[in-house]
This record gives sequence, C-alpha cells and structure tokens, in this order.
Amino acid sequence: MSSIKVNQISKRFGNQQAVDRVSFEVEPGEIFGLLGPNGAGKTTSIRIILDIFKPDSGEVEILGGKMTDEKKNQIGYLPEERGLYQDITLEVCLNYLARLKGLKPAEAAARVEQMMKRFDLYDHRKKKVKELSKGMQQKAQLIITLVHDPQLVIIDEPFSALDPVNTQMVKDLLREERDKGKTIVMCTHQMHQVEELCDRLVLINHGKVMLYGKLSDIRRQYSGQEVIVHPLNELPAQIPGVSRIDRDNSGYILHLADQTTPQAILKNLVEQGIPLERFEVALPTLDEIFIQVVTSRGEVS
Ligand SMILES: Nc1ncnc2c1ncn2[C@@H]1O[C@H](COP(=O)(O)OP(=O)(O)OP(=O)(O)O)[C@@H](O)[C@H]1O
Repeated sequence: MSSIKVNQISKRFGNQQAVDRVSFEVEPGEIFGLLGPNGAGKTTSIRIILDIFKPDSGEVEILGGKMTDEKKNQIGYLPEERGLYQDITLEVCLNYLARLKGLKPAEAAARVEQMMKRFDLYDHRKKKVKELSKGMQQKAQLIITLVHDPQLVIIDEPFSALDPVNTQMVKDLLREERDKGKTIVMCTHQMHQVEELCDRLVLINHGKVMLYGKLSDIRRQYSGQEVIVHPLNELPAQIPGVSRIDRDNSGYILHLADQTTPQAILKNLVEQGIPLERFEVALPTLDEIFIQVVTSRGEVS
C-alpha cells in the first residue's frame, strides 16, 4: 500500500493553472523529494494531498484511501508559513500544541521533554518563544511536527535557519524515522540535501511533472555530457568530439559536443596512445539537472 497516491490532480486559480495533471506515489519507508522552482505548484499539491484544497480533477489516496479525521492524526505537516504562540514559554507552547495533537497531558509532557533534549532545547524551555533564535524556533516547529509520532511526515524546508550541527541532527532524525518505516515527503530548494537524503523524487515545473523516479536513475539518465579523465601525462589541447576541456583537481573534465559519446572519446584517447589512470562518465549533480530541466521545457508522462 502506498502512503500517498496522487492520480492526475489539477488545480486552477483564476487564470493560473497551479497544478496540471500531476501523478506520483510515495511508499512507506522512503524519504521522497517534492521539488520544483518557486511557484511550481508544490504547496498547492501538498494542500490537495492533505485535503485542505479540493482538486478540480484527479484523486488522492492517503494511507490507503480517502482522508479521514483519524488519518489526520497520523500525519505530521510542517508548512511553509509557520506559527508558534510567541508570548508563552517554549515548554508551555510545545505541551499545548502536543495536546492539540491528541496526546494526553502526561504523555505530552514526557514526549516534549524527551524531544526538547534531543533537539538541544531543554535549557531554553523557560524562555518565551519570541526570545528564541530563528534556528531554535525552527527546531520547535520540527518537534511539533513529530511529537505525535506520525506515520507520514510532510515537511517544507526542514533545514531553513539551521546551522550545520543542527542540520546533521535533523538529517539523522529523518533517516531514523525512515528506517522505522515512516514516510517522509520533503520539499526543499537545497538540492545537496535531496542528494543526501531522498530515495526518490518528483520535480514539478509550471504545475507539471518533469522528472519522477529514483535519484540514481535520474542522475544516470542525465549523464553522458561530461567525462572525468586522469591521464598519466598531459592531454592534447584538442580532442575530436570535445567542446571544452576544464582542469579538475587532479585531472580534466571533458565537455562532450552534441552527438558524441563517452565511448567514442575513450576510443580516441586509446588510439592516440594516451595512457589513462582514470576515465569516468561524470554524473551530473541534482542542481545541474534541476537547472537544465526548469530552463527548458519537457514533461514525462
Ligand atoms: N490561494 C491561491 N490563490 C491564487 N493563486 C494561488 C494560490 N495558491 C497558489 N497560487 C498560485 O499557484 C501557483 C503555484 O503556487 P504554489 O504555492 O503551489 O508554488 P510552490 O511550488 O509551493 O512555490 P514556492 O517554492 O515558491 O513555495 C503560483 O503561481 C501561485 O501564485
């Protein structure tokens, strides 16, 4: 059973087609990236998934069927626009919000204490929320998202305002949740975090699905335009089929001209008798793929 099954959903606001026949599935036990440039339709898609908006057409199944009140309690959502009560202490605020999520008072208190310790906020529990730093407030929001031990977590920019130590702590936590079989959908513009964390992803642009699948397959699909070469000696200044040669730390990156394959370049270098220590097809970064996809149009079915 998929955790989320989105089938051909569309949503229009006036003249704006915010979401256009989007389909994807998210499985239990995976961290799934929901990506796209500003205004692509990610938040609208999430709101449809969470039954905040009705789609104009298409269907969503969540945790095996239609959304219910009971299912809402199995979901943790960290939205883009966040709100915590500012004039009460962190401890009171977290306990209050934990109880709103259905935890009994003693259960809420124990869980909040445990999570404040995990998030390194325990020493700040008597501070008013408005006296907390941006990163601390972000961690408090993450506590609220996870406090009721949800089966499905949907988080928008989980690392915003976090320093590298806290970013690492949150990444470890997300991996732990994934390994326990939880489903995590992550919206972020930080592609290196997606590369590190996500098993699969969907990339939306102008409301349409542009890429969908396993990260490793997507990177392989976009490879082939660059090769990394470490020769024993210098490379010739010109190589047929190579449009540009850049120096890398200990070798070269060859940018291939259109219609040229890495195999053709390798054959040419070998025929020229150039001894090589390393020859490798470079996998593009997700950043490079993202820019390529959103600056040229194309759509997967
Ligand atoms: N309530 C609304 N009323 C009118 N238009 C809306 C509404 N919500 C979203 N839109 C429009 O729909 C499009 C998609 O917006 P959406 O918020 O889903 O994008 P996003 O991918 O989440 O962007 P970002 O990365 O900037 O948060 C945008 O053009 C936006 O202006």
